[in-house]
Amino acid sequence: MKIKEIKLHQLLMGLKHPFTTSFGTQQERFITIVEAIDDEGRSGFGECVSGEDPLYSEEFMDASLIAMKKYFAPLVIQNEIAHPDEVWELFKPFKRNNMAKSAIEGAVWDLYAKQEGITLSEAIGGKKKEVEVGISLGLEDTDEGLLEKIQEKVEEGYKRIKVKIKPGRDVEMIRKIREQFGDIPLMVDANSAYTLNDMDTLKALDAFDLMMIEQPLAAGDLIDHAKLQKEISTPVCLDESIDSYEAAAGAIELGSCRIINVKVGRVGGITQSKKIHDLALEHDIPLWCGGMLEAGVGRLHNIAITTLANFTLPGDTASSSRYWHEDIITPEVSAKDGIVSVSQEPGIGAVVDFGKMEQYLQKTEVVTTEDAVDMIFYD
Ligand SMILES: O=C(O)CCC(=O)C1=CC=C[C@@H](O)[C@@H]1C(=O)O
Ligand SMILES: [Mg+2]
Repeated sequence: MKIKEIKLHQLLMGLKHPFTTSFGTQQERFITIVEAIDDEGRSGFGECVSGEDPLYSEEFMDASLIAMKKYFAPLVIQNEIAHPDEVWELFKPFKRNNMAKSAIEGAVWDLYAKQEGITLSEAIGGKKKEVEVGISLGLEDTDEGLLEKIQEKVEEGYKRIKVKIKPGRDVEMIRKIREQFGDIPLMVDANSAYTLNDMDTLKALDAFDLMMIEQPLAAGDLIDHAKLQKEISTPVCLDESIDSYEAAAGAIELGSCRIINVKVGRVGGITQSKKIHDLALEHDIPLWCGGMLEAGVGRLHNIAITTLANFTLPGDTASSSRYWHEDIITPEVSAKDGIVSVSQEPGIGAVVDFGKMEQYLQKTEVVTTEDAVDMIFYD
């Protein structure tokens, strides 16, 4: 595969509702859609999911844009690529910057699938033709406000409800949910808001038969999560701590978690996600695909990875309308009764609609062969 140029379409998309987690509230999403164009003019698309600020992880979009322009886009332009699995090897000398790497690699995967005339799911090795999805609800100002949101989403048929918790918005809030909704499939995501000093609170959550507690302790931690998992019956699910295949292997070895939330961007792309999938399968660790408030391109990549066999738990890839007044793809992602059908069109399976994208477009930067990686200070 010969990639002629890479375009970085930078979008500012207003969220339909503010999204609050333990580390803050956001009203809009700064998203970069990566377009890889081959010498026959075909386009493959990826999405950079870095945060606007380094609050979820150390990555943030301004830095990811520099990394994509300076290193990762020129590298895929300058090298003949026979299969997208080679891209990770190309990027290996450059440390971390996983979301930037994943965005470029994802565009190469989509382009490859389109060149082969197969779906991205088939290119990855996925078999499912539909996937179960849940929904992730941010913290509302009041518990009552959250209960209303849950009622709405339960009626829409989502296969599981994920709610954010933080100190002071946890045990009593979950108790109210259980009192109103009975034994619905329910999980919590703490986004690292607790420490082992909060053991009593974390143990109290065992009373509610939660599917899992996601990332209760520090991002990157494996040791304290292993200590915590020994003390509570609720399965620990790791998100921010699993930022590589090696971290997944370490977490499984240490018993830091019983479930892993795979986010393609966080782990460095589809190739690394597949490696983690196979390792987790070997060790009976079920997976689900988390979300990063993606636009349609990222949601379609998430659906493709979820078609792999060991993604056995409902993920966060809800309908496009969950976040966007108008998504940038046609057709949009649409969950019906918590089920999303996998498009059988080549690649990501939907058209990136530049007409719709226009309303959000801040700028497009183009990287071509002239943008050699000539600013590396080591030979
Ligand atoms: O994209 C979605 O629907 C899930 C959003 C979501 O829960 C998260 C997005 C980004 C970081 C976190 O706040 C949180 C997560 O940890 O999963
Ligand atoms: Mg999470």
